[in-house]
Amino acid sequence: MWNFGSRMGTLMLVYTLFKKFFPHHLQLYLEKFFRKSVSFIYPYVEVTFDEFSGERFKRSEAYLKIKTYLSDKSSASAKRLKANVEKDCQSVVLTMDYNEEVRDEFQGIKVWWSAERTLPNSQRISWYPDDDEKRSYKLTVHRRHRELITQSYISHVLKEGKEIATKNRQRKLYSNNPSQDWHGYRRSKWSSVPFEHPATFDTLEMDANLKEEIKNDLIKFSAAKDYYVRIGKAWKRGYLLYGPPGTGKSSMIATMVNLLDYDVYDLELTAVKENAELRRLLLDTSNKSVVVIEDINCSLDLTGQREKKTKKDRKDDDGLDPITKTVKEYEKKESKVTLSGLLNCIDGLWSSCGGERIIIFTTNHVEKLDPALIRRGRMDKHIELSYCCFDAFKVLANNYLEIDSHSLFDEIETLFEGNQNDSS
Ligand SMILES: Nc1ncnc2c1ncn2[C@@H]1O[C@H](COP(=O)(O)OP(=O)(O)OP(=O)(O)O)[C@@H](O)[C@H]1O
Ligand SMILES: [Mg+2]
Repeated sequence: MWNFGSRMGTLMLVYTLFKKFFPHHLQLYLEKFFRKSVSFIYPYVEVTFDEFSGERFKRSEAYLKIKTYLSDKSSASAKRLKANVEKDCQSVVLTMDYNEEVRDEFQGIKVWWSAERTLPNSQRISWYPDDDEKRSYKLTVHRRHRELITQSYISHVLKEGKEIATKNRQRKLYSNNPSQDWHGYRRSKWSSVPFEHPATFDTLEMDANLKEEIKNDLIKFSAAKDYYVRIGKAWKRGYLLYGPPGTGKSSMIATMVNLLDYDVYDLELTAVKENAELRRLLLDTSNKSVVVIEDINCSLDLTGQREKKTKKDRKDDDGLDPITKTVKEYEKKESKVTLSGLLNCIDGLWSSCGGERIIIFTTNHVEKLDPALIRRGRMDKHIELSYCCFDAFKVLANNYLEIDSHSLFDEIETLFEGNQNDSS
């Protein structure tokens, strides 16, 4: 026993000396040699799927699909599991814990999956240690099956993962967090709640032809992947909903979302500090989603006034001492998202990352918007929602009060007619 301990101690000492005194290139050479010898004896191939791709810009879709696939497999075989309660506490999703291994079989071949995490080497103390770790799934398989695994098994896992995710999916409503919170737990840029708005095209009252047109447009869009590929355009569609307050713009969004069964991202532009942040937020949205910017004319000064205002402010601040100036500047830290930044995110090169997205703007004052923002092609469909007519009123009365007729209906009809004559 003592003999073993002393040998280990000597080995550690040799290793430390080796690290300290051997030239770096010699170390690299020896490490390479070591790895080669191990791979000669070790007959397995390992494939790693990282959680984040592209400098942490975007969470990898493959990682999420593998996670879903494995949660299905691991609930039966893994011993240490993590539980996630979903769908209004109705279902529990189990995922394998770190360093836990799950075995799977594909066409008679055995493969092993493990969930891994790597903590950074740095010595700094982090408030959010979970944010710094890198997560991944590792697939291990005998090297004689390498071809079959890379060609068929991985696509099988991704396909199954997608199907399971679609089956268990609960639609969500996301809202953007201010950027100072992005460094918090898992750097989430969006917070979400289950989306359960009951609006449908049956409960929304509007011109029947227009309703049908919008419905068909949405259905056509969601099935038009090949069309968008063929014409070389990003799979996106823009809607502009405009009209006086309370005329059903938000209800229309909920109706569209319910029809398509997409997630909703309610983007509060005033909380976005600059164009780069906006880009990162939009990159962090999932496919099959609707990005909504409500009251776009109030969210941002997109009419070119910003520059003038800033110049005036700068003039006012010139006479102040440096400390007051810094405090004032910090307090004033308003959104610097520009019109061109917004346009670039909607249909610039960045917009082609991901697909099947709908962007909806709403406004009460369409005339105040910059024409570049709402030109056809960018906002493909402009829909005006206006005050209702008597027929629409009857449908609403039926929806809300469940009545087909009432003694006051005649009087109300006269009032509606009078109102229409006044406005024409
Ligand atoms: N066309 C409509 N059909 C059915 N309900 C409607 C319609 N228009 C408005 N409503 C009802 O009126 C209320 C206000 O509608 P909503 O919030 O959608 O209006 P809005 O246009 O988004 O208003 P704002 O411009 O103030 O945001 C909702 O409760 C909605 O159900
Ligand atoms: Mg609204």
